[in-house]
Amino acid sequence: MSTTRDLPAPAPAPHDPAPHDPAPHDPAPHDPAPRDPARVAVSLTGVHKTYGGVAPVPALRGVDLELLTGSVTAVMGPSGSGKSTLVSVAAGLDTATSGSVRVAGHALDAMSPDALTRFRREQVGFVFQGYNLVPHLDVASNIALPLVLASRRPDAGWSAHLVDRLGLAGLEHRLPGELSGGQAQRVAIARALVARPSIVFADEPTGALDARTGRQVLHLFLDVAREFGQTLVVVTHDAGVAAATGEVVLLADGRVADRMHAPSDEQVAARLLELGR
Ligand SMILES: Nc1ncnc2c1ncn2[C@@H]1O[C@H](COP(=O)(O)OP(=O)(O)OP(=O)(O)O)[C@@H](O)[C@H]1O
Repeated sequence: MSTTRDLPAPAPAPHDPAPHDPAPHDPAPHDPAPRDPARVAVSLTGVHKTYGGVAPVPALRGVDLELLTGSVTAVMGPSGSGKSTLVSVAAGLDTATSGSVRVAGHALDAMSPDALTRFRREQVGFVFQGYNLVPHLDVASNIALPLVLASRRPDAGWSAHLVDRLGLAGLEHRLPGELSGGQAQRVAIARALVARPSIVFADEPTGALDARTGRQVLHLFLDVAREFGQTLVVVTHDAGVAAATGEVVLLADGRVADRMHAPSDEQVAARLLELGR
């Protein structure tokens, strides 16, 4: 099921129509077939991921997914449906058991471990539920960390803009232990954006925050991503936040069960109920 609703601020980049959406009123003349690879930020083809152990767990069971550059996408689905696994595999933090994963045109499975580490540092940003800030580094140093690790020269103007845009001005010299949860997560967001990665993945980034703060931080995150044309993939359980992304991928049992373009909160919530959230 796909749904369409006018939203006031769609992502600046073109969106990927839902696979079931015939888009009868828009033949997508700018959406050439075959798709222009330069516009595809991440592409998963036939991806399976089975965790080993005494009883193997098939977490992803044939995922095909393409997300365009500049798109802002929510990944939703019932607990255990494979959301975190999908993000880990797409971000190169974990490897697929089979299938192909391409990020910014690069096949992750073809890379050596060292090349993959370098690629992640340069092209991929992460925001996790637990912030993952380095406790003995102040806010400014935490934000600059991806540039330091990639031996890149800090861009003071860009860093200052991020600090300002994320409401962190005045906090630059505080340690993570001196921040509120919402402040800490905004630092983590600035850190994920500072190297201008090809794509940013966020796995339940506000799961550790109270509902109100979490929504504020996530809406700020989405606004900033759109402003910068940043491709963003965010795992969330919040139908309201998902609806604000404009593009929702729904997983069930390790497969893409649906994609919704610009749905309302109610449509997302109803579809999640159907999938057995
Ligand atoms: N390291 C692991 N070893 C074995 N099984 C795992 C591992 N990580 C995840 N799984 C299993 O893989 C499946 C998908 O897990 P995943 O964490 O991707 O789901 P999820 O949709 O993110 O869940 P939630 O919403 O509860 O966080 C689940 O059955 C889970 O138990």
